[in-house]
Amino acid sequence: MELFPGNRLVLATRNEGKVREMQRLLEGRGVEVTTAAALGLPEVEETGTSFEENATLKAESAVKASGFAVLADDSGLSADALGGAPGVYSADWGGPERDFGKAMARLGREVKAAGDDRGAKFVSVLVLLWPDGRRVEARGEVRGTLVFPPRGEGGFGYDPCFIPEGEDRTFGEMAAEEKARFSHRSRAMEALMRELLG
Ligand SMILES: O=c1[nH]c(=O)c2ncn([C@@H]3O[C@H](COP(=O)(O)OP(=O)(O)OP(=O)(O)O)[C@@H](O)[C@H]3O)c2[nH]1
Ligand SMILES: [Mg+2]
Repeated sequence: MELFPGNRLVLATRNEGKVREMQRLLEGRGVEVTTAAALGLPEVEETGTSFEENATLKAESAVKASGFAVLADDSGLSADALGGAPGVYSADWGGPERDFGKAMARLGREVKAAGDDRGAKFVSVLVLLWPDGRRVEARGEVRGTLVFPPRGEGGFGYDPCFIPEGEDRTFGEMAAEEKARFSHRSRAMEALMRELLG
């Protein structure tokens, strides 16, 4: 039995870093993966106040526009010192030009000004939505420590300032397959597969 109509799955994201990671995590599952950008789907206004709400908005828009099954991710970095900020606003801190060097500098300043607690977590919420309305959702988290200045050129977004628990290198200093061993997105994907396949 086909899991998805036409055996096709649309990744409802405009973030190339997420696309690479999601493609890796779906490899070998016999699914033909395509992206919102490749299909020219409209951009989505992320007006929700939770990862779950925003992932759902992105998934619903892409299902409506494409007619295929869709996988959406909403994610972000939550700093303990900032009561969970930037959280759902993680992308916005990069500004319209998505400058995460600037976003990490702001994060460093604000965390230090708020008492310098370096605890943080990355969160990813995945929503899988079918054209018939069937829906599966999963969340993955990884706790870690913030480092300033950022270290490493790998990954994307805030990766160079985050060391996952039990490690001494940032996500930015890791190869893609190493990051995938700990990452919030991998954990969310594992939970999603458990939900999906039982
Ligand atoms: O260092 C990071 N490693 C990660 O693994 C990661 N996952 C998310 N993020 C940050 O959080 C924002 C999410 O915002 P977001 O979910 O709205 O995504 P986005 O706007 O980039 O793309 P889209 O999926 O909405 O099209 C992103 O822009 C990134 O800055 C990450 N940073
Ligand atoms: Mg976004």
